[in-house]
Amino acid sequence: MAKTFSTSDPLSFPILIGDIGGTNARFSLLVDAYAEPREFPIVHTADFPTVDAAIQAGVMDKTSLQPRSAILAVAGPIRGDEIPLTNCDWVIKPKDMISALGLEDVVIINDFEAQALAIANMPDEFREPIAPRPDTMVASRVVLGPGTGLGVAGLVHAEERWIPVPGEGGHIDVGPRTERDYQVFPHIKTIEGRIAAEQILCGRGMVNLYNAICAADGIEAKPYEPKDVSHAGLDGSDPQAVETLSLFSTYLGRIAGDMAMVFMARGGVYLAGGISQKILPALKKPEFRAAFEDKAPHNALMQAIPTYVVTHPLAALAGLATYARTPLRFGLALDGRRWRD
Ligand SMILES: Nc1ncnc2c1ncn2[C@@H]1O[C@H](COP(=O)(O)OP(=O)(O)OP(=O)(O)O)[C@@H](O)[C@H]1O
Repeated sequence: MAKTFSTSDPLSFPILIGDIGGTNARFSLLVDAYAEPREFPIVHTADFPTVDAAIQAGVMDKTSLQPRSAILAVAGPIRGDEIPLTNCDWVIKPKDMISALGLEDVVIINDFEAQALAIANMPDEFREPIAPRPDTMVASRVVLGPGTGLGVAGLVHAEERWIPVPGEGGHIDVGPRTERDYQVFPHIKTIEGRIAAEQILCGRGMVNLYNAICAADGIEAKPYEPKDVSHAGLDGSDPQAVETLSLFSTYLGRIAGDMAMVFMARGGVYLAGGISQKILPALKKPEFRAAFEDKAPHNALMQAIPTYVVTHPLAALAGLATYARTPLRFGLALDGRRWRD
């Protein structure tokens, strides 16, 4: 099993940084605490049998620098010495990685924890405000990311440190509220009888929502992929797709508001994931923010909370780099998630 180490025991440079998703893996190398990370081309996970092979070909063969440690963010639960990935055949085995790649130290964290690390310090150029609000408060934050699934994490600010709180917030129940919701919700595909947020607020969920709207209107749904729904919704060519983006924005706003209340996220709510950037014009319409603020008796509290879409192309890597450079700014529990030679 992985031994217990604390955050106060920093990783040694050079540090290999990786964000490993179901489809793509992105890597960079941090030479020291001051240099900008050196980025490497995106690797398609399907092109390599193992993560070690991908790192060897995608990073090690392209540099003469030998990393001493690695911090990787992965989609999936981190338990034990073998970490299977969601939506990908790779199984990460940190002990094997240490011997195969000549590393001394490997840390594995959750992908949304990395997104949470990223929003601790997101420059204006990498975040697009939705309904701008003054951003003067150093306070807890939340990140939600509709992509292949719906990732959610809090970033609690306590004792002058940032503490990422990953969880399964994408699986909370959602229910109908307006008259239109009551028409559409009976047609939304359930999971074991439940409408979890991820049944609506992700790529597959966007298609579920579109299909439900078509069923409610008594028309045949087109065989859309998620991107087809958002394209037809944004260009206005399909009325049901237009409504899909409107309701998607409303439901995302409701859940973002709920998460902001849970974490008392006066420091802001950030929308990450592949979809938020792609539907930015829809999120800037009134629905998202109206639903976000519509939280009686706390409307005034909600109105003051800034909301952003993260536009950084490699936000998780940026978050990992920030942590690797300045670990003492963060309270990241590494028990069972750090392995050493
Ligand atoms: N223009 C679009 N509109 C809506 N959904 C889209 C669009 N383009 C891609 N998607 C959907 O977004 C999801 C992929 O999301 P994302 O890019 O965040 O991937 P991911 O979960 O981070 O995985 P990975 O890290 O492996 O790329 C898929 O369900 C895809 O169908």
